[in-house]
Amino acid sequence: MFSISNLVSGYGQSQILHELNLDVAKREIVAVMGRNGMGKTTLFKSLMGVLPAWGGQICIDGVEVSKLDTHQRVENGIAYVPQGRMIFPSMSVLENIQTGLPASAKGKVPDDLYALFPVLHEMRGRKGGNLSGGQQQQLAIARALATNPKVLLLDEPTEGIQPSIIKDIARSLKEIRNLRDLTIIVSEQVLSFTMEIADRFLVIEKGKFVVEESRDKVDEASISRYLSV
Ligand SMILES: Nc1ncnc2c1ncn2[C@@H]1O[C@H](COP(=O)(O)OP(=O)(O)OP(=O)(O)O)[C@@H](O)[C@H]1O
Repeated sequence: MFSISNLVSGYGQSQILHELNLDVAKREIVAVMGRNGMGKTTLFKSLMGVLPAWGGQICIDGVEVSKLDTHQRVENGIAYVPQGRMIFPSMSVLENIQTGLPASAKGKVPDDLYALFPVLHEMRGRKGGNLSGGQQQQLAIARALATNPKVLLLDEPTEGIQPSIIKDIARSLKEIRNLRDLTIIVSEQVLSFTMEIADRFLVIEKGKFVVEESRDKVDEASISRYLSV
């Protein structure tokens, strides 16, 4: 469904991603785990076209998107929840979600989005900056889902969020996958969170995938060793 082949990218002269390959099935949730600085954000920025790839291919449902601009990639079905959430603090919750809607929606937020995150409906008139960290994360996910993606990329969604809310986010993501047949790639350092949701685990080290294990064979101890400093 979503495939990356020989993806190479970096900044200036420094190569960060080294020929990454990954195939993700429809409805599959894949966790990309790794310590700070290993290349998770660089991978997502390259997939979105925020950072140009130096080489390789990215395909969504058989359509090659690696030469397209970011907005064209979004039209082809990929959406991104960046690290730090990046919601617009002085815009209302409703306006934040509307920034993700296609023009054809005429500003109307689909009911299923509010059904997934009822708190966003209650708070739709509030400024995004006044929400808690967990609510902002839900808002960032809702804004990404407003584009009606096939593939959702989430960069460290649990960062700075309370453990009780992390469980809610895990539950919502599984529900969204089931409701929308969504493919999800999530980067994380928190193994307890990805153990709740992921079907497959990859570890990234210095821009290369060094471990790949499916849910039924996952060795938590060995993945933890890669995550500890
Ligand atoms: N704008 C930039 N210019 C130059 N080098 C960068 C830039 N952004 C990141 N890097 C370098 O690229 C490497 C990978 O960084 P990246 O942000 O992808 O890591 P990460 O795994 O997402 O970690 P984190 O959790 O800290 O975001 C690091 O060595 C980092 O220093």
